[in-house]
Amino acid sequence: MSDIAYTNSSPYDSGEASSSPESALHRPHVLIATAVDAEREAVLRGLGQDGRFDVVAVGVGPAAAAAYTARALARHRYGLVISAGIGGGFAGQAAIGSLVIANAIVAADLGSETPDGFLSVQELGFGTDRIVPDADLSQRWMQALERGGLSAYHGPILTVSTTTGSAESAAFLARRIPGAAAEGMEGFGVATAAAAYELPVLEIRAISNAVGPRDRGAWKIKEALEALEAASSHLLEVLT
Ligand SMILES: O=C(O)c1cccc(C(=O)CC[C@H]2O[C@@H](n3cnc4c(=O)[nH]cnc43)[C@H](O)[C@@H]2O)c1
Repeated sequence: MSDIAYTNSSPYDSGEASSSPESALHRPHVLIATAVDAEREAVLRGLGQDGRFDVVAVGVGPAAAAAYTARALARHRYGLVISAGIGGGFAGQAAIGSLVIANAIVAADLGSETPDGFLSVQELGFGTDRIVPDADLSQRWMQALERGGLSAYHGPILTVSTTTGSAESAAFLARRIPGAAAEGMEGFGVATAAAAYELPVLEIRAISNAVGPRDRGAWKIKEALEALEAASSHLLEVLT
């Protein structure tokens, strides 16, 4: 993980972070959190020169993502937070090279295994296992991607601490979370930090591999990063 790196200086540099839930359109500074630098660079290539976006590599996994997103949110005022990166696609939902925009950001492995099966943190009574992204902005991004001829799906994106590595685990997740479209490792952490600041959140995954038996050599990272770059180039249409 790189340290936080900004594309520009924020007009709110000298201000304190705010927790007031203003509209992203009235206060359009946007924080985009990727896991690693290669994803950050793809997003920056897509955005071009636009001073409204800060793009930060926050590390791999939900804990690092939550901590470093919260650190960025404490330093500047933002109107919108986006979790962006490559991810796994569920069979029959999202093909390699396509894009998924979340309609739910789900902490898929946060809970307890029991002799009778998995209980989510929600079922255990300890909080929520899902955060709902901003529906209007998600829809506008979907429409912009479709106008741009990109293959995009709107569905639940799962956050896991351990990447799914077998057909059985993939099938179990797909059964437990109907419509599960993609899997990543940061979305719920980024979204939890955004929620702490009462900010709207979005998540996008560019599909590099199928969720299932691990075959790292087969990951199409270049194609996924190109799709992430293309998706990022349509963000300006979403905010205006
Ligand atoms: O090796 C590279 O060049 C490279 C470039 C960009 C990204 C990577 C990563 O390994 C990113 C790790 C990141 O990817 C997400 N991810 C991707 N596939 C899955 C999956 O099947 N299940 C869960 N997460 C996945 C995840 O968010 C990782 O943080 C390498």
